[in-house]
Amino acid sequence: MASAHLPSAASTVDTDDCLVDASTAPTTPDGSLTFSPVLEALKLRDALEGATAGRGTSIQDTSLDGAMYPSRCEIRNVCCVGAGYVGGPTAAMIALQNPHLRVTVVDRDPSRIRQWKSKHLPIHEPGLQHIIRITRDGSKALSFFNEPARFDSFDSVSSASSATSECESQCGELRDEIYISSRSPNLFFSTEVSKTLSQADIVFIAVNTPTKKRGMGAGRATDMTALEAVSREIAIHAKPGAIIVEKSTVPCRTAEMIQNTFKAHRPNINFEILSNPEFLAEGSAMTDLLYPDRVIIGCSPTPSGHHAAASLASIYASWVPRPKIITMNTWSSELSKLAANAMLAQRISSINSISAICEATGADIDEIAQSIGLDPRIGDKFLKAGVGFGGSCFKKDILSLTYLAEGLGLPEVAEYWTQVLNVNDWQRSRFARKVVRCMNGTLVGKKLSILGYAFKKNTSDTRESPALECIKILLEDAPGEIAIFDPCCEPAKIKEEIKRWIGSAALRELGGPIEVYNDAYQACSNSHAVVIMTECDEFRNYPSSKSPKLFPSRKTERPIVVDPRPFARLEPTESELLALHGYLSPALDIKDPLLRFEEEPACDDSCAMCAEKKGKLESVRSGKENQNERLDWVRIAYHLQRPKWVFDGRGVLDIAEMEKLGVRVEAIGKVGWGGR
Ligand SMILES: NC(=O)C1=CN([C@@H]2O[C@H](COP(=O)(O)OP(=O)(O)OC[C@H]3O[C@@H](n4cnc5c(N)ncnc54)[C@H](O)[C@@H]3O)[C@@H](O)[C@H]2O)C=CC1
Ligand SMILES: O=C(O)[C@H]1O[C@H](OP(=O)(O)OP(=O)(O)OC[C@H]2O[C@@H](n3ccc(=O)[nH]c3=O)[C@H](O)[C@@H]2O)[C@H](O)[C@@H](O)[C@@H]1O
Repeated sequence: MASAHLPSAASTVDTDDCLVDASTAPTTPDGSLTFSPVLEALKLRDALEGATAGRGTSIQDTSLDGAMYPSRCEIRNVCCVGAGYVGGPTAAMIALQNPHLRVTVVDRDPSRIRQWKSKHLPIHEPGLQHIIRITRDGSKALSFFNEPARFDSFDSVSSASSATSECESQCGELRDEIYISSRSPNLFFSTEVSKTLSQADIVFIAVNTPTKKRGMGAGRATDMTALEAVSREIAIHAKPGAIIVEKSTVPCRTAEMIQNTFKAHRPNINFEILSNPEFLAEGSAMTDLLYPDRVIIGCSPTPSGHHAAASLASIYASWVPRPKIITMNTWSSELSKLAANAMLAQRISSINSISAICEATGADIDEIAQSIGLDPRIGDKFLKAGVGFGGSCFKKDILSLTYLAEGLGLPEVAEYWTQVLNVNDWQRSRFARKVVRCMNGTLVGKKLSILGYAFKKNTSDTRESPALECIKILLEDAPGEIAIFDPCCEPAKIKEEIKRWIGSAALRELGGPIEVYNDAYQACSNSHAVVIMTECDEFRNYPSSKSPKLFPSRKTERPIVVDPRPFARLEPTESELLALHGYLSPALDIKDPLLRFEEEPACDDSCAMCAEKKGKLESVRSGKENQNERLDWVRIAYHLQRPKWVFDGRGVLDIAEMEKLGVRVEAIGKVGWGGR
């Protein structure tokens, strides 16, 4: 076995990690709409009434007990349908942690599959590239000593080998050496949907489930077009006994719809449908997958349902502690996903509603959040006031919940959750209107700079971006220029979005006011007001936890900084190797400190992404662009028009520091500059 010892800090610095991959466009299907959540909701009510009357399926406690339901070992081939933000990262984590499984991600979108197979992944998630390279490309064997590195000298890592031989020869002391064997690729991407389905022992459905755009329930019900189409395809092609897993977020009782589809196509074969909702958040997807708070598995309360759940649990048990893998009835599992997102969004609307009171009274929203967050019954997460939540899921999942509630004859429930969305919209327009008001009620001839276009930091996803909605409101006042900059989004992608949602005429190249920059200083130069729309660490003007490069955690938002060696066993798990990588990579500023990577797939000379990356690298080298670095607010403030305005929609600025630069700051949940 070839052995690769750890390199020294002086090894080549690969800056690729700092570069942003292009994101994928939203994939809301526009096809026919065949699923009626109203009817399904009514059926659900009937079924539940039936259950209480003793006619329906009884709901049992299905807690998973390894002894009762021993893990099945037959699973070899895994198929994941949908190569998006959920399907790609989830499949990659499953493949990493289960080298014995062959995991294939299929998608009907050939360009997305092409990107997954290339070195330009379609989504930007910290840590994703690393895992894809090991699982998709295979990895080399390596060996290293099971000793923590000294903090004062990163050389100790690379000199382990020579130090050891010296030590071994001088004191005869033997050191523990760890050998990691090479891995063959076990993650594949393909457009051959039916063929892959026919070979799979377990199929994850991770297609998009957006809000319906037309027809019955338009603007509220879940559009089941993609999910229904995939269910049909699986029903036709799946091998007998294959386990079907709903990964997508779906209305409660969807598993029944899938089961009915199977019954129509394969009436004589039993297929188990499991619900296994995903709780990852974008920007921290890999950490969330690596250390999930819980894995929920919903199954039917039958022996074969439990058996299927045990099989799925055994895949997760490769890296998730058993107590975190919880089984329940299918409907609870489906509904718990909608409920979780609704509760999270509700917290944001709650704190945002209080922020308006703060602005009017002189109370400070950050102090309030700190104060109430100390109550363990409330907790301190998800209490950051701002311009409101964006993203592809909170809004559509609450709409889905309200639609479900209404269909069940529960208008008060629907109204309660609708209010969470109303407050969110109100907060955003309240902020945009304040910008206009502070600019004396007129934007004519003025330049406004928007910092942050994605729906949150560390992602290039722009779905339901609060920035877009804010820009629409500002445009009504005919500004001279709206200059946009986002550290994670490609300008071309933002322009596409503007064309799609506002119209091409709004772009500067066609005579409109909107221009997108790849440099924050150019975007802010000569501006009348800077408007911060995402909580990017780059925009902060005070020290906070350093922006994590790899595996930021939902709990601590800090990179893993502790050397996990010595490992308890000389066969570390992939999670332990990830922890070692997470420690070494930022410390040494090397992308592959363990020397595991095989060659990446090559692109041809005409690859536009390579050209773009090369251009970026050159600008980084020439100092024109410093990705992931804090903005120099002194420089920005110097070049602002007077009076110098900054509107902080995400609470990332220390206002007193900004005021020292002669800037007037308006922030969410703080008293305005005139009142300070
Ligand atoms: N984005 C997120 O952070 C999270 C999303 N979810 C849920 O996961 C599901 C997927 O979401 P995303 O990954 O964000 O969506 P996405 O839009 O990024 O990816 C969905 C993929 O499914 C593919 N697809 C659609 N119909 C298909 C078909 N008939 N055959 C093959 N492929 C097909 C699309 O081409 C697309 O690549 C949704 O239900 C969402 O609510 C759950 C947790 C987190
Ligand atoms: O179902 C989903 O799609 C996912 O939705 C959210 O994840 P995500 O939308 O990726 O991102 P969040 O971190 O939840 O942020 C959502 C929005 O709320 C905003 N936010 C978040 C937290 C906060 O305190 N304040 C606040 O305004 C963010 O800026 C962002 O616009 C949930 O956090 C995930 O658990 C869930 O799996």
